[in-house]
Amino acid sequence: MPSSIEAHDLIILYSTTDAAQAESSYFSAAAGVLTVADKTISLQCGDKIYSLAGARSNDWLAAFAAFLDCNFMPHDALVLAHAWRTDNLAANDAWPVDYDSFPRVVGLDHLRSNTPFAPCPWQLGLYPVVPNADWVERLLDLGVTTLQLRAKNLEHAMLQAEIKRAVQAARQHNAQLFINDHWQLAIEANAYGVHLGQEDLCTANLQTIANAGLRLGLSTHGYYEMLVAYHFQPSYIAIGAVFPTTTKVMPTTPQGLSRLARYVQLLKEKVPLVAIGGIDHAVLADVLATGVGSAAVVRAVTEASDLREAVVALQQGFAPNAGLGK
Ligand SMILES: Cc1ncc(COP(=O)(O)OP(=O)(O)O)c(N)n1
Ligand SMILES: Cc1nc(C(=O)O)sc1CCOP(=O)(O)O
Ligand SMILES: [Mg+2]
Repeated sequence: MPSSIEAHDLIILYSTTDAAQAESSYFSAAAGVLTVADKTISLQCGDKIYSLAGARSNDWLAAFAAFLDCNFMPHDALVLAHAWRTDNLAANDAWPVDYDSFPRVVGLDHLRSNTPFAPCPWQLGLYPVVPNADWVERLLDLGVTTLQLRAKNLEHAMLQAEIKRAVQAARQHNAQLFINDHWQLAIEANAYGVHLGQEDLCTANLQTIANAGLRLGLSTHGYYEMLVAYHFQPSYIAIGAVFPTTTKVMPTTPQGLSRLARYVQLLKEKVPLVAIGGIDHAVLADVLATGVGSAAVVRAVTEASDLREAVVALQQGFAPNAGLGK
């Protein structure tokens, strides 16, 4: 056992017996405590515990150090280390992208819905995320077919009315409207779908959402969250923030395009994917070049000086050849 612990230390305990004997001060003083057992590895960082199960290579610990060195958060570096196979070194690109080599997140089964979520299209295209029903109506009039109502800080009756109005408008335009956060109101209004964050997964009733026939979109911000999200078999998975954003305070640093491309390689055959965060017309082609089927945008529409022009340009970004030869 170490004699002194620094805030950046990661402590590794082999076997749960070591863990039981470890002083509780380890868990508060160190950046993280990794408990390695035969079939599982748990990482405790502050009050969060990340538990993974599955096969791993003998050199997983060296891989863990290497992925930490690439600036992944410890729980994401641990997922990659778990997925690392020594044989990868023989490949052109050694990066783990084979889903079958990735570990399973332990302890999620009781939250999962037994009924599958209704599917949504693989390519959702342009996906504006907007704060109220007025914005929803404005964008529907411009021909947007996938959008999200992300209304924050409204009291219950107002929120209920906004959701109802937005859902009715979307239905009249045959468009796909997701409601952020408020899954009960979304069910009540019979919305096309619901978008939830990772922290909502413990409180939302996924079975009720699936039984009601609503689609489910889930946010992710790295490998661990992607494994969690995919476990629930949602209708799509959103990956963010690709670039810096001022729309909300993000707890994680931006992913960037190379990480996005690798996330897409991992999941693109499995579930529709949406990129979000700092996306505008200037970067849209680079984002789509990763193979992601959809880009969600806030400021690129809500802060556009000419909304119609901005929407047309973004739509064109998804179908650059549409209309040629007409
Ligand atoms: C398409 C899409 N992706 C991610 C988010 C973020 O959702 P969430 O994590 O629930 O955070 P808030 O939007 O509630 O701040 C999203 N809304 N849409
Ligand atoms: C609402 C939201 N969720 C994100 C995530 O990464 O989960 S990023 C984001 C804001 C995106 O806004 P803009 O397009 O203005 O950068
Ligand atoms: Mg939310």
